[in-house]
Amino acid sequence: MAGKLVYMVGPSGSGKDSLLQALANDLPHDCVIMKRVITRPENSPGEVADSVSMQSFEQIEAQGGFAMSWRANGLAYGIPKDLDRHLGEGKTVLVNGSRSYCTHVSQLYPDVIIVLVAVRPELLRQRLINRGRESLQEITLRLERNRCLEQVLHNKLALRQISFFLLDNSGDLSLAVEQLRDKLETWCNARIQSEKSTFLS
Ligand SMILES: Nc1ncnc2c1ncn2[C@@H]1O[C@H](COP(=O)(O)OP(=O)(O)OP(=O)(O)O)[C@@H](O)[C@H]1O
Ligand SMILES: O=P(O)(O)OC[C@H]1O[C@H](OP(=O)(O)O)[C@H](O)[C@@H]1O
Repeated sequence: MAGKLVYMVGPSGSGKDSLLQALANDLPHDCVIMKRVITRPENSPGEVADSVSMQSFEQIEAQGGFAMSWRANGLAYGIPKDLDRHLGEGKTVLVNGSRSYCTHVSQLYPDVIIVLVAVRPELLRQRLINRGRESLQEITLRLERNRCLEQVLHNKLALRQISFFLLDNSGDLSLAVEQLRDKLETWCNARIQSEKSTFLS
């Protein structure tokens, strides 16, 4: 039984982690959220992740401990191999991902659903400042990275015909959470239906 990978991407500050944290309190049946391994100092505000040194990260990576890993914003990010076990068990698995890694993910997991979290540009900077995790200089670099990646990503997704769902998080967080939850229910049900028809045919 094969599950479904839901790969969440969007500019830094668009709210991927907030959406996942809110969903975690009321997760649809058979859905799992992957905890990331990041070379970010422990106790950084925001996302609960496993903090490791770059040396440990590279060791885990070399030993094949990650289902996927990428570098961005001066950090390294890894998704543990458990991802594949969850998918094998038929779960719908949510991953907080990177736009620069989308094409690679769609090659590794052809059925992936990409959720593209968007937020009005004028809100992004303020949200990053309010979060208070990065310095102003780092925030400027993240916004710059966003400008460069945005168009490239849209073109890549269209060109490779990768299906994606655009989720606007410019308004109240609870509205976007509700939309994402509804979509997850739809994807889970569609998967169960298709499994039933395969079984019956
Ligand atoms: N709908 C919303 N309204 C107001 N503030 C929000 C909303 N969604 C998220 N935020 C706030 O915006 C900031 C950035 O959100 P978050 O850390 O979830 O973004 P992210 O996409 O995970 O960013 P990164 O990729 O850098 O980890 C946080 O301080 C969060 O509390
Ligand atoms: O800009 P792109 O490639 O989409 O994303 C790069 C990475 O940066 C962000 O992480 P964080 O803000 O360091 O937690 C994203 O979650 C992603 O993993």
